[in-house]
Amino acid sequence: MRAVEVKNLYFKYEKEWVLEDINFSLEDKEFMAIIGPNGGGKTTLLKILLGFLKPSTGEVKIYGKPPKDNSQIIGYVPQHTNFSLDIPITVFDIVLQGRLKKGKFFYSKEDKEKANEILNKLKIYQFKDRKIKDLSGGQRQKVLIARALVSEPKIVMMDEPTSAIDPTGQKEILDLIESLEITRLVVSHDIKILLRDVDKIAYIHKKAVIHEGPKLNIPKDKHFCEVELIEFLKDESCGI
Ligand SMILES: Nc1ncnc2c1ncn2[C@@H]1O[C@H](COP(=O)(O)OP(=O)(O)OP(=O)(O)O)[C@@H](O)[C@H]1O
Repeated sequence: MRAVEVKNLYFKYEKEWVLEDINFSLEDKEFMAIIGPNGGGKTTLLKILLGFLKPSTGEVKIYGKPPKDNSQIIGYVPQHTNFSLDIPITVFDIVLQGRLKKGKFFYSKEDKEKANEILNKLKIYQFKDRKIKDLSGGQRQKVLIARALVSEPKIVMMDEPTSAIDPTGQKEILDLIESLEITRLVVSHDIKILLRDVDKIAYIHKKAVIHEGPKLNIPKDKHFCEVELIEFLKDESCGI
């Protein structure tokens, strides 16, 4: 069974199409980078894959089911933190939120063990009792990733996980994403993601151009050369 299957997807909020005829699929444990210009529809696509928005037409399946019916196997790292930094909430509390399910009002011993495990794995255990506001941008981002992973999802979707982080922090986050042995879809403006071990790249600008290969090299397709974000590829690869 495919991890992700998108067929003839169209979407509009109002009159204009935001996404047009998007088609792609991902196998289990594949890593897809989603890039493209501002307003191109990346976040919208992610919201559809998460089941937050319904396609206008077309089909989206996550491990064989509509996203809404499979939300328990999807982890999500939002673009912006959805909690106020003024709330004195600790790192451990935020990570535990990832274990909440419908109709569940308390955390079990297993939930707490899993939270400790993931904090260790992401090397942020030492911040467990710290308030989220007292962390750096990169550390905070790792906490959001930990919250997404603590439920042991089969697939994780991330919206700009390296934005507003310094280069060292960005490298750490990308190393971490690369090392995860689950299906990954990562929206990014960070060109360095293209130099990572991605299986597929989707360039989204209303329509999608998909690049794939057993071991992907920097794409030479003209669509990628047009992306202002990857200007340097013009010299490196596109020969412009
Ligand atoms: N709730 C909404 N209602 C109406 N239009 C919307 C809504 N959300 C987004 N849009 C529009 O849909 C288009 C795609 O937006 P989207 O946020 O998906 O792009 P994006 O590629 O993620 O952009 P960015 O790189 O700037 O984050 C834009 O033109 C945006 O203005």
